[in-house]
Amino acid sequence: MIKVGIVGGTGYTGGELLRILSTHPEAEVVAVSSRKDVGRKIHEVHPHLKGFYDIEFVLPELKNFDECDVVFTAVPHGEAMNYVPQFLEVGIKVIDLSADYRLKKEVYEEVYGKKHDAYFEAVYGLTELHREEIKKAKLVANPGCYPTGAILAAAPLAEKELIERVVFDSKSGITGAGASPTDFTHFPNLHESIVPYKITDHRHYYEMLQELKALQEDIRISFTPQVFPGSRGILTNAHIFLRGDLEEGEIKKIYEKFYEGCKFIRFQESVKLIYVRGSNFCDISIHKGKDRAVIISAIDNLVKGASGQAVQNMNVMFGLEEDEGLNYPPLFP
Ligand SMILES: NC(=O)C1=CN([C@@H]2O[C@H](COP(=O)(O)OP(=O)(O)OC[C@H]3O[C@@H](n4cnc5c(N)ncnc54)[C@H](OP(=O)(O)O)[C@@H]3O)[C@@H](O)[C@H]2O)C=CC1
Ligand SMILES: CC(=O)N[C@@H](CCC(=O)OP(=O)(O)O)C(=O)O
Repeated sequence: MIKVGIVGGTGYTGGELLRILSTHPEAEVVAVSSRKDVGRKIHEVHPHLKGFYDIEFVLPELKNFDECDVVFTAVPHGEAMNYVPQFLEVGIKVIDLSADYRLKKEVYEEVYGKKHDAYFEAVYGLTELHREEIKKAKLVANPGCYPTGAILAAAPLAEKELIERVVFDSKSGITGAGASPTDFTHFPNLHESIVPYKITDHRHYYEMLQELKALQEDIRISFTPQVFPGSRGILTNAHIFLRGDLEEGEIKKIYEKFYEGCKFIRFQESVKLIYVRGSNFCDISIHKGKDRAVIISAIDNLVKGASGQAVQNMNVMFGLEEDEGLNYPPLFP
């Protein structure tokens, strides 16, 4: 049994880790932290998990996690780096769900305009692209939700260096913004609307660029995020302006080959968020028009875009089947 700890267990991704791990045959959650809910039982914060856990939230202190084999850090950006090094230093593997370790040090410092004093080299945890490195990793930087859907939509064509330019137009459910309410997430501000934000400069741009440049050095990308008034899901339309003239059938073959054996990539004629809800799948549909290819990806931001992919990475790190504890169909409708 893998002994698991979660720092930040009261948030959306922490709750989703608890939900997924509650039925994982090879993992046992032994420590979960909260500062404001310390001493409360898991189900007092997450009533949907009543009957699945009998432990209480503990403070995020190393001594409370010392029996863990792996710790998931599911805390805000800039906070994870206060915890990650102490676990690594005592030999506990870490899967960090925040953005603190996703970018290379120099890129991080340029993007955030500050030094990263707690830097450790991490493997970028997009499992389909980095499976072999993840097997040996001590620290996995779990990808952001938008980059997961976007990179998966463009990687096969990037690897063949066939992309002139790609424009990612993405729409996210509001759980992507975390559990604390804000003006942005307030019901009347979002209801019956779709809201673009950080239209030309979202921090996820740099994550997408770093990963796609590793496949195609001269790739050019653009990204615009939007939120819709639903709770889960990210739909990404990747408008890909191609080098050369490719038929739709040829593009499909490239994708099928690239993702051969990948249990969580499914090709569909057309994708809908409702077909991946609650699951670790990334559904992809492929369309070729006169001027461009449009590759559409759909994920559940809390599962493949966060906690499900984190568990997928844990499975790979510990030599388990990649879909252990994740092999269930989406919730429909
Ligand atoms: N929501 C999503 O779709 C996705 C989120 N992520 C990333 O995952 C991380 C967690 O996100 P999410 O679950 O949405 O966030 P939430 O805001 O919902 O939850 C944050 C959690 O962290 C704890 N926490 C907050 N500050 C600290 C601190 N300084 N030290 C220790 N614990 C702290 C909170 O509990 P308490 O204050 O009681 O300690 C809470 O349990 C973020 O970095 C986010 O960017 C990644 C992919 C997708
Ligand atoms: C809707 C919404 O607000 N989304 C978040 C992204 C959440 C996410 O997964 O990304 P990180 O892990 O990098 O935080 C945002 O735009 O900042």
